[in-house]
Amino acid sequence: MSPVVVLVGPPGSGKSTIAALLASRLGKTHRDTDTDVENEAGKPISDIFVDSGEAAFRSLERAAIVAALQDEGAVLSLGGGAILDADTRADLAGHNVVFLDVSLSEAAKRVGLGVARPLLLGNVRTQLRNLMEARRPLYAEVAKLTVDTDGRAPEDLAAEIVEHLG
Ligand SMILES: Nc1ncnc2c1ncn2[C@@H]1O[C@H](COP(=O)(O)OP(=O)(O)OP(=O)(O)O)[C@@H](O)[C@H]1O
Ligand SMILES: O=C(O)C1=C[C@@H](O)[C@@H](O)[C@H](O)C1
Ligand SMILES: [Mg+2]
Repeated sequence: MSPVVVLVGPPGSGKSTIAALLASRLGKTHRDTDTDVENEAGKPISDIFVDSGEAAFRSLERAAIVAALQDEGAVLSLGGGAILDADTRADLAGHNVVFLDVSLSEAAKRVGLGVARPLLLGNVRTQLRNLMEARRPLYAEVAKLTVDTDGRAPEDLAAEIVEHLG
């Protein structure tokens, strides 16, 4: 009926990393909607953006989220922009959502340079800053718990979230 926990946050906040650790600690499966979209499309997210554009990606992402929110017992990590969709925000209301927060400087260090995150191409730091400023209220709106990840090891963060889940 419902994932055990759903992780949201900006690129580089550690959603995929922490979700994998949580799944292994809790003996659950890890599901990541970015991976689901890539499997459905048969290509990496960067290629979906280049071939079909962001709107096409968002539509695949929305479908992946609707399916994943039915996945009982999974630990679910969402793409960084999942919360831009008002229907997704409404759907998340009944779920155990954790916002992994991170500062601009630490997120920029973690994501580095590369084509895997198409929305950050160009000036990574500027793109990331704009995106984080615009989205912070939306992450906070859907979250039951906010965890600051700066300077903290993934294992330590996973332990705190397990404690919160009781
Ligand atoms: N708490 C942490 N401390 C240091 N490095 C971290 C931490 N969490 C994640 N990382 C590193 O930051 C990078 C990004 O992590 P990850 O891919 O899990 O982020 P994400 O939130 O899933 O990003 P995206 O939205 O792009 O999918 C990885 O190299 C990961 O090893
Ligand atoms: O922040 C975003 O909008 C994105 C983050 C990634 O997880 C991917 O979902 C995609 O690259 C878009
Ligand atoms: Mg991820």
